[in-house]
Amino acid sequence: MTNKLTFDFAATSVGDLPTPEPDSPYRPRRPYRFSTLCATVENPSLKDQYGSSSVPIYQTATFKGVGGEYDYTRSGNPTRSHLEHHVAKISSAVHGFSVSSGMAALDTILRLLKPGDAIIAGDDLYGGTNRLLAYLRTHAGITVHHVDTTKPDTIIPLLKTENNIAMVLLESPTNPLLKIVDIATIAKEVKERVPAALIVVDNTMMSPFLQRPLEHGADVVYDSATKYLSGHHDLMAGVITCNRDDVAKQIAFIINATGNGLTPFDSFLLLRGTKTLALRLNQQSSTSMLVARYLHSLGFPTFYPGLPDHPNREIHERISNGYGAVLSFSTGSKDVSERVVAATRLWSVSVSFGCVNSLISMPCAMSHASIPAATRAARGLPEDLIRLCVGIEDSADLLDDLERALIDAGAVRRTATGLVRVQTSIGEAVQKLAEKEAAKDEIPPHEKQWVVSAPGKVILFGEHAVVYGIPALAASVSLRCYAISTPRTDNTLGVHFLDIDVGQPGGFKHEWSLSGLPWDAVPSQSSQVEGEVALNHQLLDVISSQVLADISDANARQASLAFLYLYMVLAAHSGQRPALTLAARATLPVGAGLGSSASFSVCTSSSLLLVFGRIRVPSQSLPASPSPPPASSSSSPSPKLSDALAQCTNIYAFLLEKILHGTPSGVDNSVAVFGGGLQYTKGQSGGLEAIEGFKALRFLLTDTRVPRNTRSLVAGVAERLAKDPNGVGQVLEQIREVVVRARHKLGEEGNAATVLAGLIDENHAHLVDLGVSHPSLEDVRDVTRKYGLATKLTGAGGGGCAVTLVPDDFSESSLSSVIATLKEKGYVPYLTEVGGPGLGILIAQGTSVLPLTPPEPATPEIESDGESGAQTVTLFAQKSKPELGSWIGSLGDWAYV
Ligand SMILES: Nc1ncnc2c1ncn2[C@@H]1O[C@H](COP(=O)(O)OP(=O)(O)OP(=O)(O)O)[C@@H](O)[C@H]1O
Ligand SMILES: C[C@@](O)(CCO)CC(=O)[O-]
Repeated sequence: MTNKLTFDFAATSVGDLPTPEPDSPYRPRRPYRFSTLCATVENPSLKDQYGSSSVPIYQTATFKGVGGEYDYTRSGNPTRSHLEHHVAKISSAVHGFSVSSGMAALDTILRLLKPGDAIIAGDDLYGGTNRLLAYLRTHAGITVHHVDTTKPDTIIPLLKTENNIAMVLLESPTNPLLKIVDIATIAKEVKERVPAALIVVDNTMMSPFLQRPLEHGADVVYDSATKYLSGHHDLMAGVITCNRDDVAKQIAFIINATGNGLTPFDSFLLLRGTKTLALRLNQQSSTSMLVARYLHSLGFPTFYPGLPDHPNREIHERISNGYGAVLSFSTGSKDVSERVVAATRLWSVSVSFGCVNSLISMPCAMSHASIPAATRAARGLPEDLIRLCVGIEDSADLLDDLERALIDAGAVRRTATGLVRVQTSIGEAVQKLAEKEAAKDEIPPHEKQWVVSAPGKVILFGEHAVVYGIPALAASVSLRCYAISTPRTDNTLGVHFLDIDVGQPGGFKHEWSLSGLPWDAVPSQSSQVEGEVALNHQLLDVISSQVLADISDANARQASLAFLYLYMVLAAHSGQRPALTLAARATLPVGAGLGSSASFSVCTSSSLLLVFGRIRVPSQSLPASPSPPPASSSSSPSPKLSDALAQCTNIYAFLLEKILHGTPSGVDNSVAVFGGGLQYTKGQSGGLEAIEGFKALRFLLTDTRVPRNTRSLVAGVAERLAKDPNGVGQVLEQIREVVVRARHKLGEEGNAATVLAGLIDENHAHLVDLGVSHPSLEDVRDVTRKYGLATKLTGAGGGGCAVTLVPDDFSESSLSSVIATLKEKGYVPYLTEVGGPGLGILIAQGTSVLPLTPPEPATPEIESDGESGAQTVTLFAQKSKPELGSWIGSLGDWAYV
């Protein structure tokens, strides 16, 4: 069968197709401009027999005869041919194709690949693109590397290390964050290194009117023509354009073979829509600029390439002719954003964009919902982001409607001097500052010293049951883990775990040469966030057997494994292997049921995410804030870290908890990140709920000092459940009831202590039934019961810690005598405050707190380029436990989640 879909344009120059011959050498005609080309549908090789001024619809499946121009509409149809010729003309292309949707266009293009090929794609992609790429990865043996395509430098290392890059998939501006990708530079760099790789561009956001990537080095361009090309949201279509004859031939083959060519009627509608493309998009773009300026002036972080401070704006201006009609902004709160979207009337709530009517949406809940929440968070897509797709309505009406919605939703309020944005989150302001600082800060994050901290936790109700989906009630405690990561220059990774006793002073220290680590065992998929957050057991085994074989202490081994695993995965993603030492130290007892593993996991993951630039905080001083005492404080006035940063850290901390714990529920790491009091339900979206009631209560924690292991205690319960599903299932349900009643009580005003005490006893009895108590814990219960106090085990049990509720009216003298009795018996009681801050990051180191002369020379094992960095690490190791928290708090300005 002959290919009817490809045109032979050799005889005619595309650009001046409808331009009449110059009538005189002295009055030459210039090629027509874009809107003229758009409005003029001419195809000299397909003249209509009746001279119809509108292209007719050839609504037929077959054509009579043999050897004619057309035989079967799947292979070619005159209405479609007219459309394809027209699209090619306005796209500076030799070949044009039209298919049944934008995704069908991408699918057609991706079929050019073979199993074993790899694609480099962006990390801020349309959800549907992401979904199709994920499908090909699992079903077609295609490797996908998601990188930040706004930085051409992230692509080069992959071109060097991977020998199978067959396609680079770009989109500019990206959707929905409107990030700018330098298509021209990337195309040039890729072509120089891997000439066979195809540069493919999704041009939907711009349309050929505003951007023609074939003019900038792209090989294949596609558009979801459902958007601007058609303009009316009354059809689905995709178009593909290219200049290479070999590629065009394959595309024509695929379209014919799969039968996804556009129907005659839709081809007619699309051709009709295309005629007004320039007119519509001109109007839409100019209103978009007004809307973007309006939102920006109110102080909302607004993403639109037309705004003066939009990153890479000059690149956009080099490769395109306008800024388009999609913009996004964030209110700082998901709730507020939801209210804004619900309150608009002229802006319709709808997915998609590009039609004559204005649309509003929340990408995380709509167009990008198919991207897992974890991936969205890791890619920095704010859950509160609102996307606006501007139509052709009167701009004053659109602004008026938006303003009303912002006021109704509480995002702005009227004052005597005009509208003022209501600050929903100072975290967002800090994040904005961070981004600005990071952009102008010439010290890369891996060359900086990072100091972080995270709290331990007490589970008041629901431990163990929480692993099976039952809610647990937990709160942060004032005991914390602290970590300092210090850059070094000797191609070595070091750890210094000061609390892990391996029989030598100063805890456990170890170093590994970076070049000696088993890099071959890191799968290339780990350069994708999905790959990173799924635990790779093979990599764990290789690290354990090849790198950690000489470490016999189990605690040291597990902690080192967690650290090395995350380091290697993040290094694989970034293509960098920065040398550093991580020092960790806690005021928490390790392995006693107070979430030491989770606070260590949060400290380790946040340190490494900071080093690799995956999370960012302001690097210079922020507005002065009194340093919050990190050892305790429930009302810290310090700046807040953003929700996106917290979520991203929590995802990776959970991964490390899996390494340390086996099958954690996620409650411990969530408390360590978010702090405060929480109700946590595993695996549920929205399974994290803040509880205020905790803060009013006082607790006594008692470390029995009986060593135990969370991993084996959790495994023990799983075994019991497998053996006796009904009996153990019933106990779990009884725990659920206790949790529900306790949650109710914690939410109430007034004296809840008596009811809670009863529930504490009840919950402990159920934990005894699960087999996780210990004689030492029963002994602590006996001591406290004599004083009328209720106690239960907390955490995994089997020894470790007990928690005792101390009512407000409990006398100080009785409390002193309970504490004395417990101490006499060899236990370690801690009176703790609950509900303090979660993850903290030192954002600006002060100098005054560092002594002019360090008491000792810097420890040789912990190297640092900066002198003060080495001093900090030395003092970190030397401070006594009681002074550690306040000393570290005084190092400078801290920001907390
Ligand atoms: N300060 C620390 N430094 C290094 N590693 C630590 C530190 N704290 C905890 N860990 C790691 O966490 C492990 C202890 O985890 P485990 O889950 O048994 O105790 P826990 O978290 O205190 O108890 P629970 O999970 O019941 O609250 C240690 O073996 C060690 O690998
Ligand atoms: C025993 C357990 O419920 C609490 C450990 O602190 C395990 C978990 O939830 O991960």
